[in-house]
Amino acid sequence: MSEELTFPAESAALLEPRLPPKSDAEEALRSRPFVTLTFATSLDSSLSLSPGVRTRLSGPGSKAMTHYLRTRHSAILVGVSTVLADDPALNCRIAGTASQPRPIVIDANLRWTPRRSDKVFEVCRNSVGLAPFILTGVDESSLPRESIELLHEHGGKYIRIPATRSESTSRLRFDWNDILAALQAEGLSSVMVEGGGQIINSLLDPAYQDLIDSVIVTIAPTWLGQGGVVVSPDRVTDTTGVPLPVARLSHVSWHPFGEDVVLCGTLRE
Ligand SMILES: NC(=O)C1=CN([C@@H]2O[C@H](COP(=O)(O)OP(=O)(O)OC[C@H]3O[C@@H](n4cnc5c(N)ncnc54)[C@H](O)[C@@H]3O)[C@@H](O)[C@H]2O)C=CC1
Ligand SMILES: Nc1nc(O)c(N)c(N[C@@H]2O[C@H](COP(=O)(O)O)[C@@H](O)[C@H]2O)n1
Repeated sequence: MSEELTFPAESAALLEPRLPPKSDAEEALRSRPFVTLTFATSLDSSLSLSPGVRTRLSGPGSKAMTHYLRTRHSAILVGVSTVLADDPALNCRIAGTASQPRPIVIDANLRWTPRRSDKVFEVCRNSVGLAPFILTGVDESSLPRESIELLHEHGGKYIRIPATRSESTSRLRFDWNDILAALQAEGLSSVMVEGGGQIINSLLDPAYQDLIDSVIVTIAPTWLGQGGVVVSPDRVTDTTGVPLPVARLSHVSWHPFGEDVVLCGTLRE
């Protein structure tokens, strides 16, 4: 937990065109937060060896890059299964970091019971991270009192947003426009969406791709094998049922970081 990372200024300069604006004036013009989709993947498109298994993919250089991204966004968003699997700190551990991102946990159906010993609260008590905002679709009256108190004590909270119930799974789901509207209402002007697989696949749905401003992917030179948590959005077809590519990056650049390569691009023309 006490590890401190360094990220060279030359590398930061390479990433600058891919990042949210630094100027308050530019930020004020936006009607929704700047969205960066960023994750680390294996050569077979896996985020982890299996759901629930924390898996190291990034080497030291690309890991420092991810932590630099954390300090350049006002929020870092993950799905509840990532929190349950990884017990992540979701802070920036670059030496001398001035600002920490607000962790946002997508927990529509309230699967996570926050505990004082969770790393995200530990870093908060040590003043090296912020407490999470948990986005849920559950009624306020059903929220557990102890969890509300634990969150409040650390500066976090539950935020209820509109949700629809999936007919196939009967689980609550959010529209990404509502997620981003909730962040905007909290004054969070940028968010890096880190994972896991279901969150990324849901954001890559063609209905939401326009919401993504930047894509930054670390590719590690390893195959994790079948059974991993895979980034592979639902298939798209033409009117005759012929499959089409779901998305393609443009304005692409590749940057080696140690043994990894970092791919930057955008889903816009
Ligand atoms: N290599 C990397 O960069 C990263 C790896 N991971 C790994 O990913 C794995 C977890 O991924 P997953 O199992 O796919 O879980 P996940 O973290 O994507 O969370 C899944 C949950 O999110 C909910 N969800 C997804 N889209 C939603 C929407 N639009 N509205 C409401 N709820 C929504 C699902 O219903 C489900 O409950 C872990 O093993 C973790 O280690 C996670 C983040 C980054
Ligand atoms: N960039 C990156 N590389 C990897 O190899 C990873 N496993 C992840 N995982 C993401 O980072 C979270 C852990 O964060 P902390 O180090 O605990 O702050 C994990 O939950 C994933 O979201 N990312």
